[in-house]
Amino acid sequence: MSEIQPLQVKSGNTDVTLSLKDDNFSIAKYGKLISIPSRNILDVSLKTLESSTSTNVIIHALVGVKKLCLKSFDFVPVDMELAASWTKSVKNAVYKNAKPSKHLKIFINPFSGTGKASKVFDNEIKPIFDAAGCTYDITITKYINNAREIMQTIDLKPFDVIVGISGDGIIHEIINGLLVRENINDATIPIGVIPAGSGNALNICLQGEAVYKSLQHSALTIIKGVPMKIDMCSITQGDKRYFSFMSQTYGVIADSIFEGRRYSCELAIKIAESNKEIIRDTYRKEYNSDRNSVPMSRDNKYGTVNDPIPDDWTILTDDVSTILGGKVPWIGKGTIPFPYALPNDGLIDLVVARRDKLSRIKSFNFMTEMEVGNHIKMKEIDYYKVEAFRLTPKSSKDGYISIDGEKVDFAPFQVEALPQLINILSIDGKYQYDFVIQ
Ligand SMILES: Nc1ncnc2c1ncn2[C@@H]1O[C@H](COP(=O)(O)OP(=O)(O)OP(=O)(O)O)[C@@H](O)[C@H]1O
Repeated sequence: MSEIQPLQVKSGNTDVTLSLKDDNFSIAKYGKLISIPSRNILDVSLKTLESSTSTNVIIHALVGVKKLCLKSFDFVPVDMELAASWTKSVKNAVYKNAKPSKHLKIFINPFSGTGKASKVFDNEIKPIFDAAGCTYDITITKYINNAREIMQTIDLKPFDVIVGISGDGIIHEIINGLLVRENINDATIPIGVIPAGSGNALNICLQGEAVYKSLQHSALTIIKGVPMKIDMCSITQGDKRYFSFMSQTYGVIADSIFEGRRYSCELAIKIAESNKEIIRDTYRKEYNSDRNSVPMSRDNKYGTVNDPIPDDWTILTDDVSTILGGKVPWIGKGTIPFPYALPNDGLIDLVVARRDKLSRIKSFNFMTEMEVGNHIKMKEIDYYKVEAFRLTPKSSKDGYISIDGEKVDFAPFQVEALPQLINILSIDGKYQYDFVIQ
């Protein structure tokens, strides 16, 4: 791409130079330089302000490092014609990987988190979307599964992104609505996440723990992010079938420590062929999703929980304190059960804490180590990469199974990874693994 020449403008009587070079936008006013990554520029345009009769160069940007703030700048162009073509070129360049002025379908869950999702939108997100020229159609969800129902039938053509201003529950609903649509290709519409729930695990994975609370970073990800393919976990339980994007848990660690509860179960797993080699740090670093594009299919390769367990599966029958399956590194703040989880390697990460190996004291260690992902180094913990697993509780007593953080029936269930079915907007096409395994 040819270099864009700097533009001379004025701020009052002061000369100012605006330039874009090496993905960096700068505003230079003698001696003073404001430097902004081009990704954080939301709009560059030539507009006539209501407060004046002159046509100005207007720039809206998110400025700052850890904390981003919405800032607007306006300047008087020296040469109007030059300014017109310059603003066009700069706008194209700062939106080089993303469509400008997206039209968004937004779901706001009024009951997620502390019930402030609508305020989050009005006060923090709307001004940023408006500055970027985004338009939107908003649904305030009225009941559980409202978002899921809408996503099953809504005409997707007008929309560029489906946005959840909520916790992980609404994202789960959006995904499950999309994946039962007649045309499987509809499910590729990108999904954006604004955290307004209690856990917001997906948002932590997308932003990293360092900035996971920044609503501005999340808004920027929707405006400038790139779609990242993610695998789904197809779940069958009884005659039900649905999809999970995050986690499946059986047994509660706290239960096993404080109440001494035992969870007796049969766990059948289809271990990934490469399992032996992949449990190391380089697995995550070397994985390149572009290399591994697969055709979309929502069919189960391994049938359902009601079929016999396939011959080539490994069966582990044991007393366990906890079994955690998942596709995302974090399942909440300070909880990293799956440090090697990848969005689209076609595999489910599985952590098994066996009761016979794990004393009460070790259970405490397990919880503490999991805060930073170090539990996988404990010899009492087994960490697998699997294509599928089936869990059959042996006790009829009510225990605890949760899918994507929501409690489900205490009954056998089977999970298998279906590769690359959904697109999530991410800032650079991957989860932000801002932790180090010690
Ligand atoms: N209007 C509503 N009334 C009651 N429940 C709703 C409504 N809209 C959505 N829900 C349900 O609320 C549940 C929780 O929503 P959500 O996950 O967004 O928030 P959260 O539980 O606070 O966050 P997280 O899942 O990140 O911890 C979901 O299961 C969703 O189906």
